[in-house]
Amino acid sequence: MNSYLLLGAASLVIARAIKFYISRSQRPFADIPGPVPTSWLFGNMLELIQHAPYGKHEFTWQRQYGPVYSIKGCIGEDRLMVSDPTALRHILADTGDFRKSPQHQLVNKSISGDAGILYVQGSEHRRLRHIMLPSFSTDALRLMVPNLQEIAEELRVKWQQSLQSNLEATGIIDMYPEIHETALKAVTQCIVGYDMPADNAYTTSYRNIVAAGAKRSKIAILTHSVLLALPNWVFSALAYFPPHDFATMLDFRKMSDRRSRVFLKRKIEARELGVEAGEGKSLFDVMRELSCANTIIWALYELSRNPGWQERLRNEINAAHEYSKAETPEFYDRIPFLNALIKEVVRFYSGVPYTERIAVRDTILPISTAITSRSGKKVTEIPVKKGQYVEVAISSYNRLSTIWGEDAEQFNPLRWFDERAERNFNGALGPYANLLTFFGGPRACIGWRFAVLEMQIVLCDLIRHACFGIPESNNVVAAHAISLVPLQMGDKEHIGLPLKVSLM
Ligand code: HEM
Repeated sequence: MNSYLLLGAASLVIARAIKFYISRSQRPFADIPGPVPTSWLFGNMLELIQHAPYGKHEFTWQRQYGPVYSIKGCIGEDRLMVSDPTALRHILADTGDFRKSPQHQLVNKSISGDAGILYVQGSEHRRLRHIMLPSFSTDALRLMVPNLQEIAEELRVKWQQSLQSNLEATGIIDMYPEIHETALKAVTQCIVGYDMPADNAYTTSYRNIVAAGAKRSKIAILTHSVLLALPNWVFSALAYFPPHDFATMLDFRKMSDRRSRVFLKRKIEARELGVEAGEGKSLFDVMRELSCANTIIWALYELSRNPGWQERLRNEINAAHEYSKAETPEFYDRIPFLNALIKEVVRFYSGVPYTERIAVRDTILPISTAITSRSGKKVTEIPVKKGQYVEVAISSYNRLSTIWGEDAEQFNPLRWFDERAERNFNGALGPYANLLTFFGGPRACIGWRFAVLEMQIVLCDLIRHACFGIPESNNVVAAHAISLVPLQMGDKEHIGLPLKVSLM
């Protein structure tokens, strides 16, 4: 009996392996030019994901091959890397041709459950968005201004105390943990209505999952690729015997489910939304804090490198305070350099550098800039077969010279005062400044206005009261670890951004 079982299991594994091999040996994008893979096992994925600074290879490929090119995934898989606006519009549209990849969905489900907005599709997704959107309306944001100001002030007062008590004799403070704590407070207090940093168990669970996500080892990259070839029972078994990273996800999911249920019940009572308690749990993904915090961190970094811009911003903030009270989102919207800086940081340091989608049926991808195929044909549309992957190259789109100008690969907030910036809004892809950082289409980020308001308020408070500079030992680059994080290079690489801080 046992030998029959064994034989059956072995046949299943072999059948799946053959199916997997056949699917990988098809070369759907063979005629589309792209970089030569460095290995069969990893394709181009290590250069895309692991390399620091982020984008060293990706932006070179874009320069070389244009806004649509083929890359190799793991184990011989063909993928398309897409930053062409017309092709992106097709991928992001609500046509049902493309969806989040099953691997992506598995992570979403493990972290936020199968009822969370990141996971659900179709009419259930539209229903959840409808429920959530009022929390991000202009009126709702207006009410959050005092709370966000308080959170920003708390951070500044904390620095004041530690600098005065000589604990930080060097005046150097690592922005990374400090700004993340602030952003976590902002998202959880203002949006979720729950003070997460005050809850140690929850915060520890959250920190663990962020740390797990930051380590994209070769094994993790490979596993992501072969996940689909594994039978469902392997996943079911994983829930009982979870490897470390999976256990971390499940632990966080349990924690946030508990908190979300309480939160949702309150919301339902308050708004009589007509959904059952427990339904739609894990509505909010506190991990959005990551991108917000990192964007503020990169803004401080760029201001530290450019004392002239920092001075200009401080003068504009002080002038704004002389004329009116900082009580509304409009107060912050009227500070020109602040908003140019935020747009440029959002453009240049996209919190989510790229994301993957899978074709759910055969489709044709139109492109705005014709490419020449390997066989010498002019190509203006690319057939994509059901099951094929495309990478939505968010960072690459944000650096297209056809949209952002010849200096698109340089950080320059002054571009937003240029008339070209106005032109770029025709047929905008994303909800904010035609940038793709907050994605686009029906799955565009619903928290983008909140994120911008938070950046405006935190940056205004900090720049008004403190001066930032780069320490001599600075050696920081942007690295991809869930979001775009500052990585200190050297003998011991670590995530962090120490800056010289002097209070005024
Ligand atoms: C700088 C900060 C942020 C960035 C760069 C960012 C970026 C993104 C991106 C790229 C997506 C699409 C992901 C995908 O479908 O693959 C997304 C979706 C989403 N974001 Fe944001 N986000 C930020 C802040 C926030 C905040 C503060 C919140 C809420 C508190 C939030 C809530 C959401 C939600 C709920 C979705 C899912 C929308 C849906 O599937 O319909 N985000 N965000």
